[in-house]
Amino acid sequence: MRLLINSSCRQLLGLLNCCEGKGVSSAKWSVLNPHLLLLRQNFSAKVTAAELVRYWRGVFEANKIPEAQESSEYIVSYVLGAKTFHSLSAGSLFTPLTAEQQQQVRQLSAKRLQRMPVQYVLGEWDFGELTLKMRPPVFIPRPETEDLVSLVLQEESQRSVSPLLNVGHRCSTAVPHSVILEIGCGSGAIALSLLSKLPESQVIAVDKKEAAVNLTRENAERLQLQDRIRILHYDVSSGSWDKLLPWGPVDTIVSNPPYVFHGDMSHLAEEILSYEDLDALDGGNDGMRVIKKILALAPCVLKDNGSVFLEVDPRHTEMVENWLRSHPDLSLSVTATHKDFFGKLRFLHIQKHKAGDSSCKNGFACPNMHLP
Ligand SMILES: C[S@@+](CC[C@H](N)C(=O)[O-])C[C@H]1O[C@@H](n2cnc3c(N)ncnc32)[C@H](O)[C@@H]1O
Repeated sequence: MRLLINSSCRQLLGLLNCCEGKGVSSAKWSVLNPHLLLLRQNFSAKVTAAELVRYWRGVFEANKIPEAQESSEYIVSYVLGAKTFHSLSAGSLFTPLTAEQQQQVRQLSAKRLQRMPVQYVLGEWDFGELTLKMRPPVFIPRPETEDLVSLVLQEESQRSVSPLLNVGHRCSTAVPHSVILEIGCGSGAIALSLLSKLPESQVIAVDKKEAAVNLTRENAERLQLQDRIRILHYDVSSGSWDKLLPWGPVDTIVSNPPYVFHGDMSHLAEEILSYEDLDALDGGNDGMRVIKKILALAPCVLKDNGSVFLEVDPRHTEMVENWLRSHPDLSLSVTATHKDFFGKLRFLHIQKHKAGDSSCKNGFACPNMHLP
Protein backbone atom coordinates (compact mmCIF):
# COMPACT_ATOMS: atom_id res chain seq x y z
CA MET A 1 0.00 0.00 0.00
CA ARG A 2 2.66 2.46 1.08
CA LEU A 3 4.36 1.56 -2.15
CA LEU A 4 1.29 2.62 -4.09
CA ILE A 5 1.08 6.00 -2.42
CA ASN A 6 4.80 6.62 -2.63
CA SER A 7 5.02 5.71 -6.25
CA SER A 8 2.04 7.87 -7.19
CA CYS A 9 3.56 10.79 -5.27
CA ARG A 10 6.84 10.36 -7.06
CA GLN A 11 5.09 10.29 -10.41
CA LEU A 12 3.12 13.33 -9.41
CA LEU A 13 6.19 15.33 -8.45
CA GLY A 14 7.68 14.48 -11.81
CA LEU A 15 4.50 15.58 -13.54
CA LEU A 16 4.33 18.78 -11.54
CA ASN A 17 7.86 19.78 -12.42
CA CYS A 18 7.22 18.93 -16.03
CA CYS A 19 3.88 20.77 -16.32
CA GLU A 20 4.83 23.86 -14.40
CA GLY A 21 7.91 24.05 -16.59
CA LYS A 22 5.60 24.06 -19.60
CA GLY A 23 3.62 27.02 -18.33
CA VAL A 24 0.63 25.35 -16.61
CA SER A 25 -0.08 27.50 -13.57
CA SER A 26 -0.12 25.67 -10.28
CA ALA A 27 -3.62 26.97 -9.53
CA LYS A 28 -4.99 25.46 -12.72
CA TRP A 29 -3.05 22.25 -12.15
CA SER A 30 -4.47 21.80 -8.70
CA VAL A 31 -7.94 21.73 -10.22
CA LEU A 32 -6.84 19.33 -12.93
CA ASN A 33 -4.96 17.07 -10.62
CA PRO A 34 -6.17 16.51 -7.08
CA HIS A 35 -2.85 14.89 -6.20
CA LEU A 36 -1.50 18.37 -5.70
CA LEU A 37 -3.71 18.70 -2.67
CA LEU A 38 -1.71 16.00 -0.91
CA LEU A 39 1.44 17.98 -1.45
CA ARG A 40 -0.38 21.11 -0.30
CA GLN A 41 -1.71 19.18 2.62
CA ASN A 42 1.82 18.41 3.71
CA PHE A 43 2.64 22.08 3.80
CA SER A 44 -0.63 23.40 5.16
CA ALA A 45 -2.85 21.87 7.85
CA LYS A 46 -5.94 23.67 6.51
CA VAL A 47 -7.68 21.06 4.41
CA THR A 48 -11.45 20.97 4.21
CA ALA A 49 -13.72 17.94 3.75
CA ALA A 50 -14.49 18.94 0.17
CA GLU A 51 -10.79 19.25 -0.65
CA LEU A 52 -9.96 15.93 1.00
CA VAL A 53 -12.69 14.14 -0.91
CA ARG A 54 -11.36 15.63 -4.14
CA TYR A 55 -7.82 14.68 -3.26
CA TRP A 56 -8.56 11.05 -2.33
CA ARG A 57 -10.85 10.60 -5.30
CA GLY A 58 -7.84 11.52 -7.43
CA VAL A 59 -5.57 9.07 -5.63
CA PHE A 60 -8.15 6.29 -5.95
CA GLU A 61 -8.67 7.02 -9.63
CA ALA A 62 -4.93 7.09 -10.26
CA ASN A 63 -4.74 3.66 -8.63
CA LYS A 64 -7.78 2.34 -10.52
CA ILE A 65 -9.85 1.87 -7.37
CA PRO A 66 -13.51 1.45 -8.36
CA GLU A 67 -16.10 3.96 -7.10
CA ALA A 68 -13.38 6.49 -6.33
CA GLN A 69 -15.75 9.37 -5.60
CA GLU A 70 -18.10 7.33 -3.39
CA SER A 71 -15.20 5.74 -1.52
CA SER A 72 -13.59 9.05 -0.65
CA GLU A 73 -16.94 10.60 0.30
CA TYR A 74 -17.81 7.71 2.61
CA ILE A 75 -14.41 7.80 4.32
CA VAL A 76 -14.34 11.55 4.90
CA SER A 77 -17.99 11.63 6.04
CA TYR A 78 -17.37 8.73 8.43
CA VAL A 79 -14.44 10.54 10.03
CA LEU A 80 -16.66 13.61 10.45
CA GLY A 81 -19.37 11.49 12.08
CA ALA A 82 -21.84 11.56 9.17
CA LYS A 83 -23.31 8.72 7.10
CA THR A 84 -23.07 10.44 3.73
CA PHE A 85 -21.24 13.37 2.23
CA HIS A 86 -24.54 15.00 1.30
CA SER A 87 -25.67 14.95 4.91
CA LEU A 88 -22.69 17.07 6.00
CA SER A 89 -23.63 20.60 6.92
CA ALA A 90 -22.15 23.48 4.91
CA GLY A 91 -20.18 24.34 8.04
CA SER A 92 -18.43 20.97 8.29
CA LEU A 93 -17.87 20.85 4.52
CA PHE A 94 -15.67 23.91 4.59
CA THR A 95 -14.15 23.75 8.08
CA PRO A 96 -10.56 22.44 8.02
CA LEU A 97 -10.16 18.94 9.46
CA THR A 98 -7.94 18.51 12.51
CA ALA A 99 -4.59 16.76 12.13
CA GLU A 100 -6.07 13.66 13.83
CA GLN A 101 -9.03 13.60 11.46
CA GLN A 102 -6.72 13.93 8.46
CA GLN A 103 -4.61 11.09 9.82
CA GLN A 104 -7.72 8.91 10.25
CA VAL A 105 -8.78 9.64 6.67
CA ARG A 106 -5.29 8.65 5.49
CA GLN A 107 -5.39 5.37 7.43
CA LEU A 108 -8.82 4.40 6.15
CA SER A 109 -7.98 5.43 2.59
CA ALA A 110 -4.84 3.31 2.76
CA LYS A 111 -7.09 0.27 3.35
CA ARG A 112 -9.30 1.21 0.43
CA LEU A 113 -6.18 1.51 -1.75
CA GLN A 114 -5.59 -2.16 -0.96
CA ARG A 115 -9.01 -2.85 -2.51
CA MET A 116 -10.68 -3.47 0.84
CA PRO A 117 -14.45 -2.91 0.42
CA VAL A 118 -15.49 0.40 1.96
CA GLN A 119 -17.89 -1.48 4.29
CA TYR A 120 -14.94 -3.27 5.92
CA VAL A 121 -12.86 -0.09 5.86
CA LEU A 122 -15.49 1.73 7.93
CA GLY A 123 -16.31 -1.35 10.02
CA GLU A 124 -20.04 -0.73 9.75
CA TRP A 125 -22.73 -0.45 7.11
CA ASP A 126 -26.44 0.20 6.86
CA PHE A 127 -28.90 -2.48 5.88
CA GLY A 128 -32.45 -1.14 5.75
CA GLU A 129 -32.87 0.88 8.90
CA LEU A 130 -30.15 -0.92 10.84
CA THR A 131 -26.48 -0.05 11.17
CA LEU A 132 -24.52 -3.29 11.39
CA LYS A 133 -20.94 -4.00 12.31
CA MET A 134 -18.97 -5.39 9.38
CA ARG A 135 -15.81 -7.47 9.65
CA PRO A 136 -13.95 -9.47 7.03
CA PRO A 137 -14.47 -12.14 5.88
CA VAL A 138 -18.16 -12.15 6.86
CA PHE A 139 -20.35 -11.47 3.81
CA ILE A 140 -21.37 -7.82 3.33
CA PRO A 141 -25.17 -7.59 2.93
CA ARG A 142 -26.22 -6.41 -0.54
CA PRO A 143 -29.02 -3.89 -1.08
CA GLU A 144 -31.22 -6.31 -3.08
CA THR A 145 -31.50 -8.51 0.01
CA GLU A 146 -33.58 -5.77 1.63
CA ASP A 147 -36.34 -6.89 -0.78
CA LEU A 148 -36.07 -10.45 0.53
CA VAL A 149 -36.78 -9.06 4.01
CA SER A 150 -39.77 -7.11 2.62
CA LEU A 151 -41.24 -10.29 1.14
CA VAL A 152 -41.10 -12.05 4.50
CA LEU A 153 -42.63 -8.98 6.19
CA GLN A 154 -45.46 -8.94 3.63
CA GLU A 155 -46.21 -12.59 4.34
CA GLU A 156 -46.16 -11.87 8.07
CA SER A 157 -48.59 -8.98 7.70
CA GLN A 158 -50.95 -11.23 5.70
CA ARG A 159 -50.76 -13.86 8.40
CA SER A 160 -51.79 -11.30 10.97
CA VAL A 161 -54.97 -10.37 9.05
CA SER A 162 -55.85 -13.92 8.03
CA PRO A 163 -58.74 -15.98 9.41
CA LEU A 164 -60.09 -15.33 12.83
CA LEU A 165 -58.66 -17.69 15.33
CA ASN A 166 -61.02 -19.60 17.52
CA VAL A 167 -59.74 -19.23 21.05
CA GLY A 168 -62.00 -21.46 23.18
CA HIS A 169 -65.52 -20.03 22.85
CA ARG A 170 -64.21 -16.58 21.86
CA CYS A 171 -63.01 -15.41 18.48
CA SER A 172 -59.82 -13.44 18.28
CA THR A 173 -57.76 -11.78 15.59
CA ALA A 174 -54.62 -12.48 17.58
CA VAL A 175 -52.06 -14.54 15.69
CA PRO A 176 -49.49 -16.49 17.64
CA HIS A 177 -46.06 -14.98 17.20
CA SER A 178 -44.18 -16.47 14.30
CA VAL A 179 -40.93 -18.39 14.44
CA ILE A 180 -38.51 -17.73 11.59
CA LEU A 181 -35.38 -19.71 10.72
CA GLU A 182 -32.62 -17.96 8.81
CA ILE A 183 -30.04 -20.23 7.18
CA GLY A 184 -26.69 -18.54 6.55
CA CYS A 185 -27.08 -15.42 8.68
CA GLY A 186 -23.69 -13.77 7.92
CA SER A 187 -23.67 -10.43 9.76
CA GLY A 188 -27.28 -10.95 10.90
CA ALA A 189 -28.72 -8.48 8.38
CA ILE A 190 -31.88 -10.44 7.51
CA ALA A 191 -32.56 -11.97 10.93
CA LEU A 192 -32.11 -8.69 12.82
CA SER A 193 -34.12 -6.66 10.30
CA LEU A 194 -37.00 -9.10 10.72
CA LEU A 195 -36.77 -9.01 14.50
CA SER A 196 -36.71 -5.22 14.53
CA LYS A 197 -39.91 -5.07 12.44
CA LEU A 198 -41.72 -8.00 14.06
CA PRO A 199 -41.74 -7.32 17.80
CA GLU A 200 -43.63 -10.54 18.58
CA SER A 201 -41.53 -12.91 16.49
CA GLN A 202 -38.59 -15.13 17.33
CA VAL A 203 -35.73 -15.97 15.01
CA ILE A 204 -33.26 -18.83 14.87
CA ALA A 205 -30.22 -17.66 12.91
CA VAL A 206 -27.64 -20.24 11.85
CA ASP A 207 -24.40 -20.17 9.94
CA LYS A 208 -21.68 -22.71 9.33
CA LYS A 209 -18.95 -20.11 9.92
CA GLU A 210 -18.03 -19.17 13.45
CA ALA A 211 -17.01 -15.65 12.34
CA ALA A 212 -20.56 -15.10 11.04
CA VAL A 213 -22.19 -16.50 14.18
CA ASN A 214 -20.04 -14.20 16.33
CA LEU A 215 -20.79 -11.13 14.22
CA THR A 216 -24.54 -11.81 14.24
CA ARG A 217 -24.35 -12.15 18.03
CA GLU A 218 -22.45 -8.87 18.35
CA ASN A 219 -24.91 -7.07 16.09
CA ALA A 220 -27.89 -8.53 17.96
CA GLU A 221 -26.49 -7.21 21.24
CA ARG A 222 -25.65 -3.78 19.81
CA LEU A 223 -29.24 -3.51 18.60
CA GLN A 224 -30.63 -5.00 21.80
CA LEU A 225 -32.41 -7.73 19.91
CA GLN A 226 -30.65 -10.64 21.62
CA ASP A 227 -33.66 -11.80 23.67
CA ARG A 228 -35.71 -13.09 20.75
CA ILE A 229 -32.94 -14.71 18.71
CA ARG A 230 -31.09 -18.03 18.97
CA ILE A 231 -27.82 -17.88 17.07
CA LEU A 232 -26.36 -21.28 16.27
CA HIS A 233 -23.20 -22.59 14.68
CA TYR A 234 -24.79 -25.04 12.25
CA ASP A 235 -24.08 -26.48 8.83
CA VAL A 236 -27.21 -27.20 6.80
CA SER A 237 -25.33 -30.06 5.10
CA SER A 238 -24.83 -31.80 8.44
CA GLY A 239 -27.95 -33.97 8.12
CA SER A 240 -29.25 -33.14 11.60
CA TRP A 241 -32.05 -30.72 12.34
CA ASP A 242 -33.42 -31.20 15.85
CA LYS A 243 -31.36 -28.34 17.30
CA LEU A 244 -33.24 -26.00 14.96
CA LEU A 245 -36.48 -26.51 16.86
CA PRO A 246 -36.05 -24.82 20.25
CA TRP A 247 -39.53 -23.34 19.75
CA GLY A 248 -41.02 -26.20 17.73
CA PRO A 249 -41.65 -26.24 13.95
CA VAL A 250 -41.05 -22.92 12.24
CA ASP A 251 -43.42 -20.78 10.20
CA THR A 252 -40.86 -19.49 7.74
CA ILE A 253 -37.39 -20.27 6.49
CA VAL A 254 -35.49 -17.42 4.87
CA SER A 255 -32.11 -17.63 3.22
CA ASN A 256 -29.74 -15.76 0.98
CA PRO A 257 -27.56 -18.81 0.42
CA PRO A 258 -24.31 -19.05 -1.54
CA TYR A 259 -25.75 -19.21 -5.09
CA VAL A 260 -23.04 -18.03 -7.51
CA PHE A 261 -22.30 -20.68 -10.15
CA HIS A 262 -18.76 -21.90 -9.51
CA GLY A 263 -17.81 -21.00 -13.09
CA ASP A 264 -18.77 -17.36 -12.44
CA MET A 265 -16.69 -16.97 -9.28
CA SER A 266 -13.56 -15.80 -11.08
CA HIS A 267 -15.51 -12.89 -12.63
CA LEU A 268 -16.25 -11.36 -9.24
CA ALA A 269 -14.64 -8.04 -8.29
CA GLU A 270 -11.20 -8.07 -6.70
CA GLU A 271 -12.72 -6.57 -3.53
CA ILE A 272 -14.92 -9.65 -3.13
CA LEU A 273 -12.31 -12.23 -4.10
CA SER A 274 -9.67 -10.81 -1.75
CA TYR A 275 -11.77 -10.03 1.32
CA GLU A 276 -15.10 -11.86 1.50
CA ASP A 277 -15.48 -15.50 2.48
CA LEU A 278 -15.87 -17.23 -0.89
CA ASP A 279 -17.80 -20.02 0.78
CA ALA A 280 -20.54 -17.45 1.34
CA LEU A 281 -20.89 -17.02 -2.43
CA ASP A 282 -19.85 -20.22 -4.21
CA GLY A 283 -22.91 -22.38 -4.83
CA GLY A 284 -21.04 -25.14 -6.65
CA ASN A 285 -21.30 -26.09 -10.33
CA ASP A 286 -25.01 -25.33 -10.64
CA GLY A 287 -25.14 -22.74 -7.84
CA MET A 288 -27.60 -25.02 -6.03
CA ARG A 289 -25.33 -26.91 -3.58
CA VAL A 290 -26.69 -25.18 -0.47
CA ILE A 291 -30.14 -24.44 -1.97
CA LYS A 292 -30.80 -28.20 -2.32
CA LYS A 293 -29.76 -28.78 1.31
CA ILE A 294 -32.15 -26.07 2.49
CA LEU A 295 -35.01 -27.53 0.45
CA ALA A 296 -34.28 -31.03 1.75
CA LEU A 297 -34.33 -29.71 5.32
CA ALA A 298 -37.44 -27.54 4.89
CA PRO A 299 -40.18 -30.19 5.27
CA CYS A 300 -38.54 -31.43 8.46
CA VAL A 301 -38.66 -28.13 10.30
CA LEU A 302 -41.57 -26.23 8.70
CA LYS A 303 -45.15 -26.18 9.90
CA ASP A 304 -47.75 -27.28 7.34
CA ASN A 305 -48.27 -24.43 4.84
CA GLY A 306 -45.01 -22.90 6.06
CA SER A 307 -42.95 -20.83 3.65
CA VAL A 308 -39.41 -20.76 2.34
CA PHE A 309 -38.11 -17.46 0.93
CA LEU A 310 -34.89 -17.71 -1.05
CA GLU A 311 -32.65 -15.24 -2.85
CA VAL A 312 -31.24 -16.94 -5.95
CA ASP A 313 -29.56 -16.43 -9.31
CA PRO A 314 -32.16 -15.64 -12.03
CA ARG A 315 -31.36 -19.01 -13.69
CA HIS A 316 -32.37 -20.80 -10.51
CA THR A 317 -36.05 -19.94 -10.61
CA GLU A 318 -36.70 -22.57 -13.28
CA MET A 319 -34.02 -24.95 -11.98
CA VAL A 320 -35.54 -24.99 -8.50
CA GLU A 321 -39.06 -25.56 -9.88
CA ASN A 322 -37.82 -28.52 -11.93
CA TRP A 323 -35.84 -29.91 -9.02
CA LEU A 324 -38.85 -29.73 -6.69
CA ARG A 325 -41.03 -31.44 -9.32
CA SER A 326 -38.53 -34.29 -9.44
CA HIS A 327 -38.62 -34.53 -5.61
CA PRO A 328 -42.37 -34.69 -4.87
CA ASP A 329 -41.67 -36.35 -1.51
CA LEU A 330 -40.50 -32.97 -0.23
CA SER A 331 -44.08 -31.64 -0.53
CA LEU A 332 -42.76 -28.25 -1.58
CA SER A 333 -43.65 -26.11 -4.56
CA VAL A 334 -42.78 -22.67 -5.86
CA THR A 335 -45.79 -20.41 -5.35
CA ALA A 336 -44.29 -17.09 -6.51
CA THR A 337 -41.21 -15.53 -8.03
CA HIS A 338 -40.19 -11.90 -7.58
CA LYS A 339 -37.81 -9.59 -9.38
CA ASP A 340 -35.11 -7.44 -7.80
CA PHE A 341 -34.78 -3.71 -8.49
CA PHE A 342 -32.76 -4.47 -11.64
CA GLY A 343 -35.74 -6.42 -12.99
CA LYS A 344 -34.01 -9.78 -12.56
CA LEU A 345 -35.84 -12.80 -11.15
CA ARG A 346 -34.19 -12.96 -7.75
CA PHE A 347 -36.55 -14.30 -5.11
CA LEU A 348 -38.52 -17.51 -4.71
CA HIS A 349 -41.47 -18.13 -2.44
CA ILE A 350 -41.86 -21.86 -1.84
CA GLN A 351 -44.57 -23.44 0.30
CA LYS A 352 -44.93 -26.71 2.10
CA HIS A 353 -48.14 -28.57 1.25
CA LYS A 354 -50.38 -29.58 4.06
CA ALA A 355 -49.31 -32.72 5.95
CA GLY A 356 -47.91 -35.06 3.33
CA ASP A 357 -45.74 -38.14 3.50
CA SER A 358 -42.70 -36.06 4.12
CA SER A 359 -43.86 -34.48 7.39
CA CYS A 360 -41.20 -35.29 9.93
CA LYS A 361 -41.79 -36.10 13.55
CA ASN A 362 -39.48 -34.28 15.90
CA GLY A 363 -36.78 -36.64 17.16
CA PHE A 364 -36.92 -39.02 14.17
CA ALA A 365 -34.51 -39.02 11.28
CA CYS A 366 -35.82 -37.00 8.38
CA PRO A 367 -35.74 -39.06 5.17
CA ASN A 368 -35.04 -36.03 2.98
CA MET A 369 -31.89 -34.89 4.66
CA HIS A 370 -29.59 -37.09 2.63
CA LEU A 371 -30.61 -35.86 -0.77
CA PRO A 372 -27.66 -34.83 -2.91
C1 LIG B 1 -24.58 -14.96 0.75
S1 LIG B 1 -24.15 -15.08 2.45
C2 LIG B 1 -25.59 -14.34 3.19
C3 LIG B 1 -25.32 -13.69 4.52
C4 LIG B 1 -26.48 -12.86 5.07
N1 LIG B 1 -27.66 -13.65 5.22
C5 LIG B 1 -26.77 -11.70 4.14
O1 LIG B 1 -27.72 -11.77 3.34
O2 LIG B 1 -26.05 -10.71 4.20
C6 LIG B 1 -24.38 -16.82 2.74
C7 LIG B 1 -24.10 -17.25 4.18
O3 LIG B 1 -24.38 -18.65 4.25
C8 LIG B 1 -23.41 -19.28 5.05
N2 LIG B 1 -23.35 -20.68 4.64
C9 LIG B 1 -22.75 -21.21 3.54
N3 LIG B 1 -22.91 -22.54 3.51
C10 LIG B 1 -23.63 -22.88 4.60
C11 LIG B 1 -24.10 -24.10 5.15
N4 LIG B 1 -23.85 -25.25 4.53
N5 LIG B 1 -24.78 -24.09 6.30
C12 LIG B 1 -25.03 -22.91 6.96
N6 LIG B 1 -24.60 -21.71 6.50
C13 LIG B 1 -23.91 -21.69 5.34
C14 LIG B 1 -22.12 -18.50 4.75
O4 LIG B 1 -21.17 -18.68 5.79
C15 LIG B 1 -22.65 -17.08 4.63
O5 LIG B 1 -22.61 -16.40 5.86
